[in-house]
Amino acid sequence: MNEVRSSAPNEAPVLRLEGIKRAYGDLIILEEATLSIAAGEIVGLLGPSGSGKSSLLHIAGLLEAPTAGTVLIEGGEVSRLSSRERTAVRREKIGFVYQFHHLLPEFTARQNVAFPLRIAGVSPKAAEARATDLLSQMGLDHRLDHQPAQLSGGEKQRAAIARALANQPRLLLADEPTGNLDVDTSGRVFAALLTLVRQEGLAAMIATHDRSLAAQMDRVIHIDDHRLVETTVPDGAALI
Ligand SMILES: Nc1ncnc2c1ncn2[C@@H]1O[C@H](COP(=O)(O)OP(=O)(O)OP(=O)(O)O)[C@@H](O)[C@H]1O
Repeated sequence: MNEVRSSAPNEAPVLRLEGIKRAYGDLIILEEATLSIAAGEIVGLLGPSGSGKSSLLHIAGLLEAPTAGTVLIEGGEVSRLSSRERTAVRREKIGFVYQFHHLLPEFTARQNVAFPLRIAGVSPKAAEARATDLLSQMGLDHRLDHQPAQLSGGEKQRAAIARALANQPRLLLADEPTGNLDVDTSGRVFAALLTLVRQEGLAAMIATHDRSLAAQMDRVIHIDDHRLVETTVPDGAALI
């Protein structure tokens, strides 16, 4: 199956990938990757190490250009925009969470979350208020003025998730966001992430190696032999 459909076909999906190919020279990573994700849908992305999960997320997040194919965000084609225009779309509409938090060490948690808002021209007061709200929702109201070095691994990832959502993006892309955490912490941070993403009504694509996390998402897609294959996930059941 080459087409992985959105469950809300009447609306322009937040993210649409059409016929994406990614190759490095002769090495083909992704082929004929077609996928739609609607607002409010959380899609899990599974696949063995090296199968192309990060590549797909980077293409969807406009960090890398596909070798062929088209990327549409909210119905608008973005794959052929200039690099400056792509950066503008990314800042306005896309939040990214990585396995490593990438927080600025000299800033507090609140300043880190407020930072993308300040860059976007939001006033210091409004940026701080949004940062405080997001950090509270991520269970960090007691860590607002701590620097990353004073936070646990799970707290750092919570702050990184809050920062990714600061600009009210339409699309959240996450590359193994709890991959560096122990199982219990990972489960708790992941639950907080899903709650916030659902509350904000975002489209999300989250790469994970953890099938129990994948089972909590609305749809799960495998990268299998360079192509996308959708897998049905009954609650808590083992995937293929
Ligand atoms: N710049 C590059 N040049 C050549 N090959 C690359 C480059 N970047 C990635 N690759 C290759 O592309 C393939 C897919 O990499 P990618 O990081 O997307 O996989 P992944 O599924 O995210 O893996 P993991 O689960 O280990 O993070 C790998 O074989 C990798 O070696």
